Amino acid sequence: MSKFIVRGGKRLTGSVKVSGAKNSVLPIIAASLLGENGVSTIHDAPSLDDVMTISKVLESLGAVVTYQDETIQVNAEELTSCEAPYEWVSKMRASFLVMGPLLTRLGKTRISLPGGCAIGTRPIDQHLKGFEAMGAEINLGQGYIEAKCDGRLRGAKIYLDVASVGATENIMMAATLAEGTTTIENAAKEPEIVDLANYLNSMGAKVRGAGTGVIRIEGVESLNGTVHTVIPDRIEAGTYMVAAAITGGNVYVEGAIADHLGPVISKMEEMGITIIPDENGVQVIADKPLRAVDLKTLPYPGFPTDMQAQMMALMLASEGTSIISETVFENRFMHVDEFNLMNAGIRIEGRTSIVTGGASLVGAKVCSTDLRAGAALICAGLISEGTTEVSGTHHIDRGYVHLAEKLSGLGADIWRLEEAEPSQEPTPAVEEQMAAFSDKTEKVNTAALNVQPTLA
Ligand SMILES: CC(=O)N[C@H]1[C@@H](OP(=O)(O)OP(=O)(O)OC[C@H]2O[C@@H](n3ccc(=O)[nH]c3=O)[C@H](O)[C@@H]2O)O[C@H](CO)[C@@H](O)[C@@H]1O
Ligand SMILES: C=C(OP(=O)(O)O)C(=O)O
Repeated sequence: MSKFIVRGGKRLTGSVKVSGAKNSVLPIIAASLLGENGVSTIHDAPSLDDVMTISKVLESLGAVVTYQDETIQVNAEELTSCEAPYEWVSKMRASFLVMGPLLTRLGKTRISLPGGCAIGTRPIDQHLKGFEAMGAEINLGQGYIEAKCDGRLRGAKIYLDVASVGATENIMMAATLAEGTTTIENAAKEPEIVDLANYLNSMGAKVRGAGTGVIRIEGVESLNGTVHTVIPDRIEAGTYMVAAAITGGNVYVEGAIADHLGPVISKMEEMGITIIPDENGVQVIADKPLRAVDLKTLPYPGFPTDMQAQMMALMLASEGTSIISETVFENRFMHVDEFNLMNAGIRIEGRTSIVTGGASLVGAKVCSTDLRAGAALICAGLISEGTTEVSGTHHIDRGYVHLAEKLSGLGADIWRLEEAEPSQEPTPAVEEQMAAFSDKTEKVNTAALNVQPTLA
């Protein structure tokens, strides 16, 4: 079992580099299944467990996937299966994004139902509604969804009842090889949708309007491999911005794209934090007491649900009472109980959390209940008295490349413990691991510290 150990009290300074976006690279790797001719090369693919999982899905379908130095290559010329098995889909919901590409390219697919997860039930009705509108016949049974179509899918007008990121992506990919034009109305507008559309277009697709609420896709006969660089991860960037601000720090977040972080920057400015964007990143300066704010999570360009837990940590360090309304996922306050173990005193009322700032946080043994909860607990640990142990590292490994090394590069007292029975006080073995981490901090993004996925 592994844990992150954080000792609070260090002010963060310096510069940290953001990796490629998890939520871009996953659909982009899935879209590579559409490339009938040639190899796709994807740069800035972050070394995350989720990237390994989607690569395994592609391999199980007959694609050849290689990963080296943050570049993924996918050869999907010869696919040997149309079935995405439970083993991989159950590990990561985004595996379901292979459905659109497989259905449109092979005319049939069988995919394990993704199920819910800690943050909510997460249905897939909008994905299926889109495929059905395009002429697919869908059958459910024994935990699998089977979809097939006679010949090619047909272009259709599809109105999404919710602006779902995954449904927009899945339908957009399916429409690239459909006969005629598909229009997605009430489409999701996230930057990752635009990145996927750019990738598809460089493969030869005709996608227009990505980033707006109406996306039009004119189907083409076939798509080719291409070369693409994934956009920087706005949620990882936002997490380091919070980590810097919570410690009263001064940090440059290299790679952060201010345009993608509009609502996060606005809320942080409202709290009294200075954010100076430039063309390569953003400087975060927290040199004043933080003020309470209220926020509501919404689809892009609203405030991202994936930053809600981290902002809750920041609110704990502010003066006054903040209120968070979570409108995207119905169960995304699992981290509140964990924060309260650290003396946070947060109350939940339905889909609202009431966060009273100014409490003295104390280190505790807490569990990362989902990916962002883990990052948020680490942020809280940075200002807690004593030592915080964050277990459930497998969640954090889904979305953060070398989190401990990046934070310790900014001066945080954090390390990853791979022992079965860690103790609160560093033992000689722990001191050795800490020393090893400091050595490797210089080489962030290159060291393989037990978290690097190994792709076959
Ligand atoms: C891999 C990836 O990109 N994950 C992101 C993606 O997840 P994901 O694509 O799963 O999230 P969606 O945008 O689909 O979900 C948003 C809301 O729509 C609902 N819904 C969704 C689909 C559907 O068919 N029916 C339905 O009711 C969901 O239950 C949820 O309440 O967007 C979320 C919302 O920004 C982020 O938190 C995730 O990090
Ligand atoms: C909820 C998240 O991801 P996923 O949709 O992959 O579970 C996230 O990135 O915070």
